[in-house]
Amino acid sequence: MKKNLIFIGMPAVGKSTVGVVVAKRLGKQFIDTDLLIQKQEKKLLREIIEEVGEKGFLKIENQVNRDVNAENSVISPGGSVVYCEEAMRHFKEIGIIVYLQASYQTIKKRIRNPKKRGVVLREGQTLQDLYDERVKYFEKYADIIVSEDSCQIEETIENVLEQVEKYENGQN
Ligand SMILES: Nc1ncnc2c1ncn2[C@@H]1O[C@H](COP(=O)(O)OP(=O)(O)OP(=O)(O)O)[C@@H](O)[C@H]1O
Ligand SMILES: O=C(O)C1=C[C@@H](O)[C@@H](O)[C@H](O)C1
Ligand SMILES: [Mg+2]
Repeated sequence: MKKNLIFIGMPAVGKSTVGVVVAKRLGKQFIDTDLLIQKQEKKLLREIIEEVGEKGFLKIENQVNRDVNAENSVISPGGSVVYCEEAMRHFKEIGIIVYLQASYQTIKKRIRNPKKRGVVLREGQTLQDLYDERVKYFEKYADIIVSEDSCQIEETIENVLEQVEKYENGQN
C-alpha cells in the first residue's frame, strides 16, 4: 500500500493550501505537482499555457503527474489534472482520491482573473462552463468527497482527516 492522498477539485478550492496542512497532520510528505511542472519547464504555469496552449499544457501536466513516484505523501495537482487520463489512472493506483468540493459561487469569488491564475479555459468557455464540465470528472474519480461550503479552512482540514480515517477503516 503506497498510502498517498491525492486532492482534486476546482482551481482555488484549496488543494494546495489544505493539502500541505493535511500532510503535516498525518506525517506525510507534500507534493504540489504544479510546482514540479514549473520546475521541469522552467516557466510559470501561465507562461506555459500562453506558449503551448491548452492542449500543450495538458500534455505536460499528464506527463508530470503520471510520472510522480510517491509513497506516504499528499499530492496536490492542478485543477485541470482530471482531463489527464494516464495521470488519473496512476493516481487511482497509488492512493485515495479526495475531491474538495465547493459551489460555483465560492470558486468565482476566489478567482477574480482566471487567465492570470493560469486556468485552462478553452476559447469562449466561461468559468461556469468549466465548473459544470469538470464536476463530472471530479465525481467520477473521487473516492471521498469533502464539501467546504460555509466551512473555514481549519474545519475543512478536520473534515478531510475525519473522512480519510473513516474510509481507511472501512477498507480494512
Ligand atoms: N475555506 C477555505 N478552504 C480553502 N481555501 C480557502 C478557504 N477560504 C479561503 N481560501 C483561500 O482560497 C485559496 C485556495 O488556493 P489554492 O492555491 O490552495 O487552491 P488550489 O485548489 O490548489 O488551486 P489550483 O488548482 O490552482 O492549484 C487560498 O488563497 C486560500 O487561502
Ligand atoms: O485548473 C486549471 O485549469 C489549472 C490550475 C492550475 O493549478 C494549473 O495546473 C494550471 O494553471 C491549470
Ligand atoms: Mg494548487
